[in-house]
Amino acid sequence: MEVVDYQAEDAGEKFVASLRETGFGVLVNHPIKKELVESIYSNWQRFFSFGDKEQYAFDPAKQDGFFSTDISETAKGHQQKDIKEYYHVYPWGRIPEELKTEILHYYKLASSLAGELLDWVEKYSPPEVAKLYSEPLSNMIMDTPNTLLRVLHYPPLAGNEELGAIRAAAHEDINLLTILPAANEPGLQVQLQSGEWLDVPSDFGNLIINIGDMLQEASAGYFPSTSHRVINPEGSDASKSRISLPLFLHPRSEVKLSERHTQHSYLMERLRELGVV
Ligand SMILES: O=C(O)CCC(=O)C(=O)O
Ligand SMILES: [Fe+2]
Repeated sequence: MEVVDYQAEDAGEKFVASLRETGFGVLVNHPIKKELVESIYSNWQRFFSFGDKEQYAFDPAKQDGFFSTDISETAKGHQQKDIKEYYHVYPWGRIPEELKTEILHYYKLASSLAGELLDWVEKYSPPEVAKLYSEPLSNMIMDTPNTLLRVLHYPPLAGNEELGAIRAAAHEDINLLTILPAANEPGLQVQLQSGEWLDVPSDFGNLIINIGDMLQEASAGYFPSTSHRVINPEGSDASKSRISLPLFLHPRSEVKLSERHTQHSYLMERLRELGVV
């Protein structure tokens, strides 16, 4: 997968071509500083290791807060739970006081970059696809309360994990677009059309963007929401934690994705399939 220089003349065109081909695009030289990401990883690592996580146990109705390894997701079509714990950050939700300023700064920064990337997607959509969008794509996420920042912690492997369980089983994202700074450890893979799994270029500092089901729906399948997963580390790497920070961009609830679906109706259908609601 080719890495795209955000500052290059033809960045938009190259980036969107990559999204069309693989569902993924990888940017370097982008506006999100790696020092900021590094600081977030180390501050949240402290929270996951020593924080009073149960005090922030997730609210089932609102879905903000901490999700432990015991209640972690099981990907669609899989039996074993993923080996991960995570925290759902929403600007309107509960956030540990000492982590709040930094993480909300990141949320804003990444959301605004997402608007620009959606403008690229729109600009390089063929006219027959662009005319399907019910409003400009970057408009769909403006002032949305639905965008979710997930701070993920994959704990070191203890050796007693359920047979077949991995850090994140193969899945597609439900949302419009996902923005994911490279994690502090490898493991992220994307599935090609041939079925083969490919490592996503994950040098620290890279920014990984992938298409979610809602953009696939809005583009009538032109942009593919591709399967990806996080595999388990082996050997001495098994004792290392992994932290990652996907921002799941969601349109406002009433936004029309297609003739069949608004953001809200689409999300409900998908959550029902997952057995979450
Ligand atoms: O941890 C990662 O690198 C990817 C996580 C992911 O795909 C997800 O949470 O949807
Ligand atoms: Fe994902």
